[in-house]
Amino acid sequence: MTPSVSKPHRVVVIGTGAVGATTAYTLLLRNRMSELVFIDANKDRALGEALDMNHGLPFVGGVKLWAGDYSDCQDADIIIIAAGSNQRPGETRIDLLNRNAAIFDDIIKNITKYNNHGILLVATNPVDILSYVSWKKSGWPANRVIGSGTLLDSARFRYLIGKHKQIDPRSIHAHIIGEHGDSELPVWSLANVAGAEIDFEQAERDDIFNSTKNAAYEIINAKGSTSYAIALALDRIVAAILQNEHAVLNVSSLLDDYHGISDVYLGVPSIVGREGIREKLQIPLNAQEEEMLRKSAQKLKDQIAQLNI
Ligand SMILES: NC(=O)C1=CN([C@@H]2O[C@H](COP(=O)(O)OP(=O)(O)OC[C@H]3O[C@@H](n4cnc5c(N)ncnc54)[C@H](O)[C@@H]3O)[C@@H](O)[C@H]2O)C=CC1
Ligand SMILES: CC(=O)C(=O)O
Repeated sequence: MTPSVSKPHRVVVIGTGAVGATTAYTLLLRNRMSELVFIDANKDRALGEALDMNHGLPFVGGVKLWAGDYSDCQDADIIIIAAGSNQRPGETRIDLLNRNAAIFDDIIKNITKYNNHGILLVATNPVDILSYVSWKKSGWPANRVIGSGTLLDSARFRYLIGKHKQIDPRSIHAHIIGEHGDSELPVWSLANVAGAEIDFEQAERDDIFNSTKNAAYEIINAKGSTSYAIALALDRIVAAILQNEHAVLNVSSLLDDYHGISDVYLGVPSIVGREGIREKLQIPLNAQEEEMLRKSAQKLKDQIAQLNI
């Protein structure tokens, strides 16, 4: 499906490395916006990606696309942040925290100099903590500061369940919630196909969840970075916002008494539309899932407490 753009929309991508450039290309192919701007600390990189994609416009059309600067954030509906270091083999996402938090100070200051009405969509890892940092530093309402959260993890989970059951992953309803990282959790109690519980031995469940949780490590060991699935996940969030879908997506947002958890960003099922996050769905969790979610939140809160924000 390639929905057409009904009114001008500008998307800015900050950080045009593997994730940013692949996301931009996905947005372009899906005709999500009328203007697409690239910003990168490495200006040549942003310029090269913009030129390369511009040369494809005769095949897709409909988009004005350029390498710009922060003043181009002025008219942006959505600003995607994919700038910063990615994991080297063996590193966790949390290992990136100090390196990436350091660049967010400038990035958020530069954005808010020109824009105070748009939506910030954060992908840089550790994504939940950097979304919290972006919210704090921007001063924007939390509904307009969103992290990609566990949308990607949930997609991996659905893919793996579908593969085991030989069912199209789009027909699998299953959620990974919590940190986008090692403390995330599978909500097996709600996983279903057409309303029917998915029947698995415990060993199969463990195998599927471990493969989900470790997917990024496996891909990074094999090819150095992940990009295609996160680009599709970010594209999905952009579509939900620009088309005011009010779709339920497992993005990361500020929790306020979610199963008793507050003041931390975590991935949970959320209704996403033109206003950003409309609300979070308080899905029922069993005692074990609730305990895992609390531990995931505490892990991130401990990290946030060490940041000077
Ligand atoms: N949220 C998610 O599910 C996922 C998040 N990621 C994260 O996305 C981030 C980017 O990953 P890759 O694209 O693979 O890295 P990359 O190294 O390919 O690209 C990063 C880009 O950021 C730019 N950059 C660095 N500092 C900057 C600054 N201050 N301002 C503007 N641009 C700056 C670099 O010049 C580079 O072009 C990483 O933190 C990675 O862990 C990656 C995959 C999935
Ligand atoms: C790198 C990363 O966060 C992912 O692919 O899940």
